[in-house]
Amino acid sequence: MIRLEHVTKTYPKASRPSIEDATVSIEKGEFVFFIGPTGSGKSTIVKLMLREITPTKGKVYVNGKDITSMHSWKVANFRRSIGCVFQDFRLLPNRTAFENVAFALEVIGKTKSVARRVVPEVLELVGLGGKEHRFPHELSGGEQQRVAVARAFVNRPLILLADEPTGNLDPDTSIEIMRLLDRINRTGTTIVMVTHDSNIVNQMRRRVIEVDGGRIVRDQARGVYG
Ligand SMILES: Nc1ncnc2c1ncn2[C@@H]1O[C@H](COP(=O)(O)OP(=O)(O)OP(=O)(O)O)[C@@H](O)[C@H]1O
Repeated sequence: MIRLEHVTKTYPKASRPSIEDATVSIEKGEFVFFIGPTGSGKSTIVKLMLREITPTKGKVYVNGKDITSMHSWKVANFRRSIGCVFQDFRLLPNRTAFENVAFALEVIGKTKSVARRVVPEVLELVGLGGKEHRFPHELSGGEQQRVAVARAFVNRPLILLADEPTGNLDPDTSIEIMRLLDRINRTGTTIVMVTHDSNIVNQMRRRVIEVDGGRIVRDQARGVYG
C-alpha cells in the first residue's frame, strides 16, 4: 500500500538529511505508529507519503503508483484519495460540523444529495449525532477532532494519515479518538500515525517504527513505545 525505497530527504539549505536511506513497506489494512524524538524526521515521512515534498534520493510508492515521478497536475487528485488528520484539527471555523465534512465530498464532485445522505451517517459513526449544526468553536477539542476524523473518512480512503492526532487532547479524549481510528482500521483502512504518546502506543500494541536522527532504528510488530 505504501513503500519507501532508500529514501533520503535533504531540505534546501539544510546541512544534513532529515531522512536518510529509509526503506519501509506498509501493507493494506495495517496500523502503523511512527515514533521518535522531536526533529527525528517523522513529519517528513508523512509529507513524503502525501507528496507535499519529494525525496532527494529514492522512491515513494503509494497504492502501486510511483508518486515521486507523478505529474504535478495529478497531485491534488492523489492527495484527495488519502484521509488526513492533524494535531490542530484544521476545520473551517465558519462552517458547521456538517459543512466541514460535506466539503470533502464537494471537492471530489459529489452532489448535495449524496452529502445529505452520507454526512449524517459518518457523523453518527464518530459519535457526533445531533451535533451536525454546531460550529467548531461550539465543540470541545475531542469533538472537533472527531469532525476532522469524519471529514478524513467520509470518502472511504484506502489510507488515513494522522500526524499527532491526539497531541492537543487530554488522555481520556485521546483514548476515544484512538478507539475511533481502531474502528476505521477494522474496516480495512490502512492507518499511519505519528505520535509522542507512549500510553497510546503501549495500549494499542500495533506495529511501531522508530525514527531517530533521520534513520529508521526499529520496526517492530505489536510494539511498545520503548
Ligand atoms: N522545510 C524545512 N526546511 C529545512 N529543514 C526542515 C524543514 N522541515 C523540517 N526540517 C528539519 O528536518 C528535521 C526533521 O523534521 P520533522 O518535522 O520531520 O521532525 P519530527 O520528527 O516530525 O519532529 P516533531 O516531533 O518535533 O514534530 C528537523 O531537523 C527539522 O528542523
